[in-house]
Amino acid sequence: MNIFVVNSGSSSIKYQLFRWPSEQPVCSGLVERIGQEGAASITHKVFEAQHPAAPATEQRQQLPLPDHEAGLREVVRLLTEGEGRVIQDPADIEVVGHRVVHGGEAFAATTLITEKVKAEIRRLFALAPLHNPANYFGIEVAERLFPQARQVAVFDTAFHQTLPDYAFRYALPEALYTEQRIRKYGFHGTSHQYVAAQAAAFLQNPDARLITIHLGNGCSMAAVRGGRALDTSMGFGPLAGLVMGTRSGDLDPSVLLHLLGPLGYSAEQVSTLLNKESGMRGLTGHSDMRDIGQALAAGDARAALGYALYTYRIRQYIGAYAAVLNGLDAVVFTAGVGENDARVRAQVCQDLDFFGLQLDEAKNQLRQPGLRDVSAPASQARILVIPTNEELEIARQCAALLNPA
Ligand SMILES: Nc1ncnc2c1ncn2[C@@H]1O[C@H](COP(=O)(O)OP(=O)(O)O)[C@@H](O)[C@H]1O
Ligand SMILES: CC(=O)OP(=O)(O)O
Ligand SMILES: [Mg+2]
Repeated sequence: MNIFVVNSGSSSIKYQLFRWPSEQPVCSGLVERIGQEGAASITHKVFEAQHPAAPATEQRQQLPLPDHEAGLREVVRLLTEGEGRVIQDPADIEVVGHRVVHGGEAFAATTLITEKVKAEIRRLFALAPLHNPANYFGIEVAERLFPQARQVAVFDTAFHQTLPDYAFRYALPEALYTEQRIRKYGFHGTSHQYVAAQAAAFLQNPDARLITIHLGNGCSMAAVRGGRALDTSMGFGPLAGLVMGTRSGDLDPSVLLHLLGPLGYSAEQVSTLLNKESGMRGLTGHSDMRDIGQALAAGDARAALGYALYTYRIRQYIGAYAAVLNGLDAVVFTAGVGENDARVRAQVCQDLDFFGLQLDEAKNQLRQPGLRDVSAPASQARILVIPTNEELEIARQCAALLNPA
């Protein structure tokens, strides 16, 4: 079976094609900067069966891509034509797995996409404005490009459905939960689930108490024990918790009232402010951690404050989740920043010996593929760097849905 996984973001599409049941990755790619004139590009990598860890060929091209449909059409062309060709025909793909960020309370598990499921994903646009529309249009385009395939949705929220009520409820009048479903949902669940399973296997402890730290464009943390999420830092939508590329993270609601009242902001302006103009962009002028690292190296004081605030917030949640777990076996860093930014990891882990965490500075600086233990031998809890693979986890969930064991 061929499973094609699509992770549509607000301005990008990540994709991977797997052969099943071998889990062999056939190709993967990234379509970036969709809709930005002159800047859109596609990177397409093809793997060899014998060496699935490193791509045998890599193609990169810049081309005009006005929207997601144009992007996915180009991906289908790369899959079926030219030197990176991996299938004869779009009909060779039997399953398309889609990352869908917000599943609300309706979806606690992976589901086959029907018109009813699509209507629910549309209804949730307002709660995840940067993500659900892109996910939804990705589904519509894939339905047109792969009409024979079964389309499956895997929700970021699903893994967090095990949170106890005292963790997911807000201290608001009950009717806002029972009638309006206002509660914590949590996001990046596919990633937290994947790295938590890898960490538990590495530690040879299925009951490990883990704090998983996903630091990408969006950032979130989860407290996980025995493969179940006990708490997570994002909430009703993907705005709460950690400082992110362009999102504020935790904020006193009085600030919103002040913006909406005396300062005269509209709801839409507040949404744009919190989703697109805040976080590291608001603090430092840059949203990409590589740019902030460069600014810091050049002595930029705003970049230094940005790093301090970003890492301080993570440290606060480590303290909170060590309490939730009543102990700690490992913290796990993952996603673009967590896997690559040694400075962030060092700043997070300094002075956490109270929680049994001690970083090995030299190991932390090494760049190696795969899972890495960067803790000092004396550290009581492990500090792990684990590359996430949301696409593989999505493919596994698709396979489990369609071929239950
Ligand atoms: N070598 C690196 N050093 C520091 N940050 C990096 C590096 N590579 C990628 N990143 C950061 O990772 C982030 C994107 O992570 P990613 O997990 O791809 O996010 P998303 O899936 O939300 O698009 C960006 O802020 C980028 O700057
Ligand atoms: C939910 C979320 O924040 O996703 P991303 O990190 O891909 O923006
Ligand atoms: Mg991501």
